[in-house]
Amino acid sequence: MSIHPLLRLTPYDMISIIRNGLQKTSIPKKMIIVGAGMAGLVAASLLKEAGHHITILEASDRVGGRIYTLRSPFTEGHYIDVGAMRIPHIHYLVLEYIRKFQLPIHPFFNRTPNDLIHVNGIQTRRKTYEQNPDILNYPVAPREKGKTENQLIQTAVQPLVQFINQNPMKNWGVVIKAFDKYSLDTFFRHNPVGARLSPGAIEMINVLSDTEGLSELSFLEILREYLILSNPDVHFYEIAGGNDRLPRAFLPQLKNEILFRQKMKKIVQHDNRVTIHSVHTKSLKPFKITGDLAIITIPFSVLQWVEVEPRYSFSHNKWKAIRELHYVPATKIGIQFKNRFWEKEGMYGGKTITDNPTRFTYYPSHGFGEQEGVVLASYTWEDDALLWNSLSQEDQVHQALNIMATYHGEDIKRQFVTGSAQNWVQNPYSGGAFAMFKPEHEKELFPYILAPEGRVHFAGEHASTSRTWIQGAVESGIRVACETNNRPKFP
Ligand SMILES: Cc1cc2nc3c(=O)[nH]c(=O)nc-3n(C[C@H](O)[C@H](O)[C@H](O)COP(=O)(O)OP(=O)(O)OC[C@H]3O[C@@H](n4cnc5c(N)ncnc54)[C@H](O)[C@@H]3O)c2cc1C
Ligand SMILES: O=C(O)C(=O)Cc1ccccc1
Repeated sequence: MSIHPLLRLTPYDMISIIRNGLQKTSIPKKMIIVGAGMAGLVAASLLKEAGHHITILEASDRVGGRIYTLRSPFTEGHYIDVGAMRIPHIHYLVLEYIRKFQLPIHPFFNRTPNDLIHVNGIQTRRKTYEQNPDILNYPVAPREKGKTENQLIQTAVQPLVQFINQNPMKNWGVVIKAFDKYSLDTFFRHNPVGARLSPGAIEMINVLSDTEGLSELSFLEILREYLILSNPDVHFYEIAGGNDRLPRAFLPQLKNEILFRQKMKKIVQHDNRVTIHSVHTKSLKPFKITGDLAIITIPFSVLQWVEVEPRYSFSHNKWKAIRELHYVPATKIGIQFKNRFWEKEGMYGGKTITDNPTRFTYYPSHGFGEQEGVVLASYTWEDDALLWNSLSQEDQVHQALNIMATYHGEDIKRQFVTGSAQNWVQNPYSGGAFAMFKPEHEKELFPYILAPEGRVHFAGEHASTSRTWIQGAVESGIRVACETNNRPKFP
């Protein structure tokens, strides 16, 4: 559990806030929350319960944002989570809300011994590969032979992980200071604490861990992800019936506070008040609402379209953070099949890893033994995701089907029912999938991402210590609710 020096709330504080709510406010305020994703919903829920008057402006016609369970064009009962699909068992804040709303969960099988690996023209199963990693023919150095991608990662990061685990509260800050300047690639090549990896080993790790597109990003950012996705001790869940049941669970409490299809266009700070100007996305009718405080939870990528008056009411460093924060492109392609041929190959959940453009294919962790099923045919990041933008929706689905047929056989094409592609860089309300830091961003951007500006506060996965995860959105919603609950109305 990485405890960040800027996050003043302990995990125990945040669990208690979810369970018991905030202290009833002595200074009730009118608050405007922009964005009905998990960060906005958590903040609104806590602040309404604490006695404030809340209005949520949401540009789309649904709650959840980047938790997006796609049910169309699939047949009745079938769906795919084209946004958040897996919840690590260590994401205690998300699981606490799932518990609070009594939502049913089951395991999300992120990896199984039967996972297919299809790289360098070689096809094998993970269990075979782990017995003899050299069968994949990566040009690793002699000292790296016989090691899996995870073992190679361990040789590089183990000294660091041990140091952090000795005293997470204190040592994570030390590691940030010392390693913020490294990208994933420069760390692996010039590692000052652990094994320096050969280009062949770096290629093997990147292809098998799906980080080939992320290697110029901050090493620390990817280390956080490795400690989750490449950690055999971490298991995952999904919500039965679709992960959007989590944001929808807030509706009974908040349905009267949410104004849907209201797209924020301008923030105006004036004489101890703040006004949000929006436009209805269907009628194009302008709307505005004034309050004591505003909480902006939309991604900084799309916040760049929003006017701020007066401009200087945001600091230079806030503007820099809004411009420079990187949003990772991601593409997910779902395909429904008439029969679950992958289960006949012994694949229940889990994935196929390939160096073909589909990269990672995930098989459903629900509906085992049923007739039909929806496969996440492709999940890609960065350049690997942008490549799919060069194709039409229909071609993306059929290209992904063709690639799946190279490792499952041509017959699967006869099993095709329908499919859909979600290119998050084309989403007008996210402008990418999630925020990930580049080298030096912990130091140069993070404090300014979090900092309030006048009467405007900020939340969202980008404004958290668990970026790229629902956990980060929830953490930021709790933090901003604490920041604003007893903030004086004036000055
Ligand atoms: C492809 C993908 C895969 C992911 N996989 C996982 C995973 O497996 N597990 C996991 O835990 N997390 C995953 N995540 C991350 C997780 O979904 C996010 O971290 C989290 O949902 C973000 O919540 P948020 O409230 O910060 O932002 P959002 O959910 O983006 O909410 C912001 C809201 O603001 C609205 N909005 C935007 N602009 C405006 C405007 N101008 N005016 C009004 N409203 C506006 C949007 O419509 C949206 O509803 C994934 C995300 C993506 C995209
Ligand atoms: O689980 C996912 O797919 C996420 O979105 C989190 C993430 C993002 C980028 C790298 C690793 C994990």
